[in-house]
Amino acid sequence: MLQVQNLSVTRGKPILKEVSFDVGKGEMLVVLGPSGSGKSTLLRCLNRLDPFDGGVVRLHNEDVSNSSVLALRQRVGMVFQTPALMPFRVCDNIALGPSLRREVLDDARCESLLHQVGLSKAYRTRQAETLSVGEQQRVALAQVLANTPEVMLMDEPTSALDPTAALTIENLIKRINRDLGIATVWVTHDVPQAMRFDAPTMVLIDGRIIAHGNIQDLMRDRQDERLQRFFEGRLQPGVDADLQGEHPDAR
Ligand SMILES: Nc1ncnc2c1ncn2[C@@H]1O[C@H](COP(=O)(O)OP(=O)(O)OP(=O)(O)O)[C@@H](O)[C@H]1O
Repeated sequence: MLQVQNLSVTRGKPILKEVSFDVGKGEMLVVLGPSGSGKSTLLRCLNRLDPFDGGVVRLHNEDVSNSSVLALRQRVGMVFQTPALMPFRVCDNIALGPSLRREVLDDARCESLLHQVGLSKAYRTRQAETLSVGEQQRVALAQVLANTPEVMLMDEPTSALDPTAALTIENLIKRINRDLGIATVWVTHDVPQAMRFDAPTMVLIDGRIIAHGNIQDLMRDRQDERLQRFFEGRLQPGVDADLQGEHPDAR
């Protein structure tokens, strides 16, 4: 469904280097990497929030560069590290996407979306700014689901939440991914979280995929020194790339 081939991004220096992967319908891919490794940039390229310099992103074999940004963002939704809701009622926030297509989101559909993200219908008329961050993140997810997306991009959506709220969102995403068959790319720097997903995992370090597979297998792989240092919390991004002669500035 989502195919990424040789995606490269340069912002004065290389940020992403020939990143390639596929995510099928209903599949989940975890992108794991340290801070600054290019995870957010990667996600932002997938729905054209950021431009890329090389490579191609295809959705159902169509080059996303050829589709309108509005249509693409309906099909490829994104949830960010911190929810960015408007100071409106919850229902008005959830209705924003459909309203861009001149569609009306009725109360029943809004309540059904709230139910999908584990919020009661009483939340429909709450002011978004009065919600907890965890509740706001659920509303942000309902906002994405209101567009009936084919792909969900999750950019560390639990990083602003306490451990209990984070686990709740993780479980919610697992259920939505499974029940609605929405292809999901979940970005994280958190190894235990990646392990909890038990999904195919791609490790991104200094803009390059250095490993892709089952996380338990990757953790057992003693061949790649940078991978081991990352799993042991000893990796220094940039510095380690320099040592490998791979740092962008060393090229
Ligand atoms: N517009 C830009 N101009 C210059 N450098 C940029 C730009 N956007 C991102 N970068 C750099 O690209 C690298 C990757 O950034 P990115 O935000 O994608 O990493 P990340 O893995 O998501 O990090 P974090 O987990 O800390 O959010 C960083 O070194 C960042 O400073």
